[in-house]
Amino acid sequence: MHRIYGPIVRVNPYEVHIKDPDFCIEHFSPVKKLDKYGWWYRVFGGPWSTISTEDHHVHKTRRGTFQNFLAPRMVRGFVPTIVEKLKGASAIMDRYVRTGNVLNLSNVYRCMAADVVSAYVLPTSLNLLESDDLGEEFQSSLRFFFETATSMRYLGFMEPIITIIPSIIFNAMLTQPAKALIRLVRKLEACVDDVIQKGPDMDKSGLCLLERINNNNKHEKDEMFRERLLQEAEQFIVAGSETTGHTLAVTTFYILQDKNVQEKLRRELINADIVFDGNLEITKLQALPYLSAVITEGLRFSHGVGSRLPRINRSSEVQYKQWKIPAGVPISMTSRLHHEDARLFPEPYKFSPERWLQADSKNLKKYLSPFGHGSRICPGMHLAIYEINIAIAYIFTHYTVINSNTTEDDLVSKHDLGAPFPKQDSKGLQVTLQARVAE
Ligand code: HEM
Repeated sequence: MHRIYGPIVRVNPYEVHIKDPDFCIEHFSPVKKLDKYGWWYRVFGGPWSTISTEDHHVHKTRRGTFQNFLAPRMVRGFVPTIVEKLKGASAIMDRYVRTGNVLNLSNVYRCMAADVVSAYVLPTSLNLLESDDLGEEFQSSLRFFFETATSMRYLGFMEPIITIIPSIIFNAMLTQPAKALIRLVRKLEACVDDVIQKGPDMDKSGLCLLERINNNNKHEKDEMFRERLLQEAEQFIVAGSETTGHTLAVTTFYILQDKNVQEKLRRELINADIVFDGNLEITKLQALPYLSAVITEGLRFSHGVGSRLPRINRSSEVQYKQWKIPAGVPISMTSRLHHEDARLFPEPYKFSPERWLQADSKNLKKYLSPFGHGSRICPGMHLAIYEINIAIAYIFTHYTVINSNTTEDDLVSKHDLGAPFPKQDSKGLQVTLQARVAE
């Protein structure tokens, strides 16, 4: 639509979409007090979750109950757990090295991401890497969640009808992924009840994120607090697993597509001689220029959230070029359109870590927004970035990874369900593995 109508398009009767990277940086800046657009967001987490909170001020209070816990200094203390989860993934990969069978690496990545985020957020991790089906059930439930949420945005009028369906009929209508989603919610409910039963704890060491919210909550000590904790748990598990798992799969795929990229990365990793144990220094890993460039390019390619992100300025009209947009009108932008803009990123569909090693790449970075913008920017970004760094570095240090007939079509977004999902029958990133012999 932007190609035909220009940088500003009215995408429905209520909302305008702007494709202009510089305007978006300014408009979505952290100092702006913008609300989220309720119609768009309410399907994703329920009104008590931070992600679906519309009002800027309520959002700030809710986010304040966990924001510090996700700061780099706190997440650094969690690196040994990330390494431990990675070692769990590595044990699975070693089995495939021995048998020579084809492995769905996308599944391993998603399980690892879910295990990491759940270990951070819940009193006990989901431990999907230990499941017999390698998280297949969990993944089908997540896709079901995203599909249903996206449909309900347009079919919200059916909600009252659904609630009056007798439970015997309703249960008979449930598909396997729907049942799996219900089982996941039951698990999260049990975690929330544990946290509430334990009560606030003065000894903060070793607390998970839900326990931190329980400790810090001064505002919502009412009967809805359990609901809030549950909705926060749901949003974190959903927001932290598919995004990180998908980014890892996409990044690995493009590394495998280019021998030159693979070789440069491998050389850098061998020379750095990283030891992957509980003492791993994440800053040492992040200081590796080529690894860093590869991951930045992977983030550009994977568009963690593929959809538009609408915000509302309720207090004043917004001037965009010659257009005056009245206060209260949702204005949205889509990071993906900026990431694929050839004026910013020449040859945008070429995976080129080198673009992040140029002299002016600092300036380019401001146009990269896989984690969103402003006061609603992803709070889990440091956890995600650490995990991606550790996993990519580990895998390309320890294994020779061979693509087994995976094509771009198996990974690129075909269904924009909030998170970008590939075609329905995608088999994910299929690889065979060989143990790397030390050089
Ligand atoms: C590569 C991985 C990830 C990507 C690309 C990503 C991307 C994003 C984006 C774009 C948003 C903003 C959505 C909006 O404006 O509506 C967001 C929000 C959020 N993300 Fe992430 N995310 C990632 C990983 C994580 C992880 C690991 C966690 C959990 C620790 C997490 C938790 C959240 C939460 C709770 C929000 C809502 C924040 C709020 O509304 O204040 N994300 N994420």
